[in-house]
Amino acid sequence: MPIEFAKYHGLGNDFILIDNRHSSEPVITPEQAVDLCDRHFGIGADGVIFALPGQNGTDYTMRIFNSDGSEPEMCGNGIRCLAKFIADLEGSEAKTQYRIHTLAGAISPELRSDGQVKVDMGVPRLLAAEIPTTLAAPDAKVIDVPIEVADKSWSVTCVSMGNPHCITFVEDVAAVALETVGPQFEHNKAFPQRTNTEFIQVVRSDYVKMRVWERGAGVTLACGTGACAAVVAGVLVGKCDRATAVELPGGVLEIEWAEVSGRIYMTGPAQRVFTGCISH
Ligand SMILES: N[C@@H](CCC[C@H](N)C(=O)O)C(=O)O
Repeated sequence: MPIEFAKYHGLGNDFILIDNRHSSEPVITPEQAVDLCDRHFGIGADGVIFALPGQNGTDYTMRIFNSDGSEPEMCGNGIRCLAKFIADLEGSEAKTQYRIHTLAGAISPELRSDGQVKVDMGVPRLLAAEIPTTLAAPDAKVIDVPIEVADKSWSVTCVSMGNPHCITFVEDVAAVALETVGPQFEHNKAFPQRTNTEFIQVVRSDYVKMRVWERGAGVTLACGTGACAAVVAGVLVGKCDRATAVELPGGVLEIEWAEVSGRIYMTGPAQRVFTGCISH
């Protein structure tokens, strides 16, 4: 059966979106997702995202396979793309706000009139057991903790946005050998479920530059959950304001960590690139 898809991106973090509303199981296997994400032999993407029927009173369910076929709990740029994809599918019936079930809980994207998508990303989790990481006792936070990776000592802060993030602050983000260091963080034994790693250069307390090595996808042009985690880490170590702009290779995300509710809000773009049909 041919499968229709649409390609979207959020700041260059690109995804193949599939209308899976008729079934609660993805119509593509993780192995097929690896082939579709291949940039030479496939469509090319950082992941495949499925719009499935809602669960627990939500409008829809989002599932995603990384380009290596693994399944992450959440994807920040992906959920902005999913919100636009759903609105495009629904046409005149489209809402401006959706509640989406994910493996990280219910997440609420809002389609704003200026074209940006603002997402209530929920409350970050900080305990070592929640990341998960062995860098501290299970019920302790991991803030500015040393770790040896690639023959170097790094000071890291760990944050879960549903998916695991390890954040380190550097002098010059352009100088980080991402392709070498990134995989060594991802597969370090301190992270039993592997990790995404964000390298952050503080330009001002309300503006940082970030490069990312993503679990299951490698170097990407942007990572929404990573940008949220980076601002949380920046606040925890006293380097960032609660409202901070994060400049990624693909563009800028506005992040706010609300003081009273503890919730994180991410605002950024999502764009359709093209549509197509997969026929095996
Ligand atoms: N790019 C995403 C994160 C996708 C999932 C990640 N690779 C993981 O395995 O946790 C984002 O924008 O958040």
